[in-house]
Amino acid sequence: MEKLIVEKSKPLKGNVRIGGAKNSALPILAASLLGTEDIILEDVPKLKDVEVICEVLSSLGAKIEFLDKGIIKINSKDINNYETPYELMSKMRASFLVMGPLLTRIGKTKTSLPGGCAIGTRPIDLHLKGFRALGAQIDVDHGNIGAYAGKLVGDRIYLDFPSVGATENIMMAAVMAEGETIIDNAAMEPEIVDLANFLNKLGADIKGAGTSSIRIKGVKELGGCTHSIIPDRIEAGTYMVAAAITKGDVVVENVITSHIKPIIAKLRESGCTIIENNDKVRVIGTDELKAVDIKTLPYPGFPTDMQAQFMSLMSVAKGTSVIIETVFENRFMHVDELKRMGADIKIDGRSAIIQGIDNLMSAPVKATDLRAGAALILAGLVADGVTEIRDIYHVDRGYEDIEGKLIRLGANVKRA
Ligand SMILES: CC(=O)N[C@H]1[C@@H](OP(=O)(O)OP(=O)(O)OC[C@H]2O[C@@H](n3ccc(=O)[nH]c3=O)[C@H](O)[C@@H]2O)O[C@H](CO)[C@@H](O)[C@@H]1O
Ligand SMILES: C=C(OP(=O)(O)O)C(=O)O
Repeated sequence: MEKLIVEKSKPLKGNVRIGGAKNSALPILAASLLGTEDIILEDVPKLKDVEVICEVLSSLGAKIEFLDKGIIKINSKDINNYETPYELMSKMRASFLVMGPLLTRIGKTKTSLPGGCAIGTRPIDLHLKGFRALGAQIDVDHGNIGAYAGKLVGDRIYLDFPSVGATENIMMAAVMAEGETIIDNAAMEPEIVDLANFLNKLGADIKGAGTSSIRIKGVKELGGCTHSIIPDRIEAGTYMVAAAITKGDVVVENVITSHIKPIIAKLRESGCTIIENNDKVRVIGTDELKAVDIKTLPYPGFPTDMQAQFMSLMSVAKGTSVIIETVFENRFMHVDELKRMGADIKIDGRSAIIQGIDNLMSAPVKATDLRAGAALILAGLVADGVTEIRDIYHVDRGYEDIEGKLIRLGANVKRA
């Protein structure tokens, strides 16, 4: 199993380009099952998760070609399968996103139930509530879940929580349902807007994506298009924190600054200087890093996917900060690992109380999930000594060439 070896590094300096968003690429690749003509996707990040969803699409009969760096051509005209095998489902939860497209395109879909993961139990009740409202019959047996529908008919669906995945899956199922579907209390993440824009380019009729009420008018068929994936706001935020924690000076390129407002705001509050310039953001660290409180929330609130990275930052800030995790019930697996590096953190229910210290120290640690791994890399950049991070494959799910990008900014990082 590969490890990442991170040595205490000098302040990071230079420019780093952000790739396409994992959380846009995955639903958009799943939605490519809906088109009957060629689809060209640009700025697709080279990630383990993208590889897995492409395997899922191929197993369903879609034709996939990797044309050039970041460019994928998909043709789903002849999809001939509706079952996603357990092996692929168990590699990645987001494989579940093919259910909505298959249900509306061929009227049936079957997969194994996605399990929980290190960050929580992650139920799918809201996805199923949406499918049922559209007229699907849901069968669960022996760990498998099937959805079947002779015909889907639009309905008004209220989500008890603005779930990103449920909004996406229901939106994809509704695009070819008869009549109008309204999703209330929908998730408003930029990745939902990207998916809706993509679907509309294929010929769908979706309005209101990015607000809490999305209206989808069913159409008979979807075609093809060319679409560029939006930049990854979480990858951007991670490099911004890398600049802040090393007291560096880094220009993060290819960002949509309106998508990273909470990250910019919290870094400013902590004393960093942030200069926004079109699609670039420059982060200049400070010698007087201040503790800030954070509460994770659905978009436009502070993203849960940046919580662990900020916890590393707060571990070396001056003062006490409180981080409240409201989106996932168990997203504090990185805390024990950060404590092994000397961090002073206490957990009280959904809150973490962090007392900043002057210096972290290196220790052998383990990436328990994707963002936990990113947080440990950040901590390793400023910890005295050499930090070994095991199970780094989690990080490869969501960061393209993380060591290359960090090395080009001056970090001492290598894979072993
Ligand atoms: C591939 C992808 O885009 N992943 C992102 C997506 O995950 P994902 O789509 O899985 O996250 P959700 O927004 O669905 O989950 C948020 C909360 O809702 C709960 N829930 C969700 C669905 C459901 O049917 N029932 C239910 O109770 C979850 O357990 C969780 O507590 O949004 C999360 C929240 O921004 C991010 O952390 C993930 O990076
Ligand atoms: C939790 C994440 O992703 P996923 O939903 O794919 O597990 C993440 O990107 O931080």
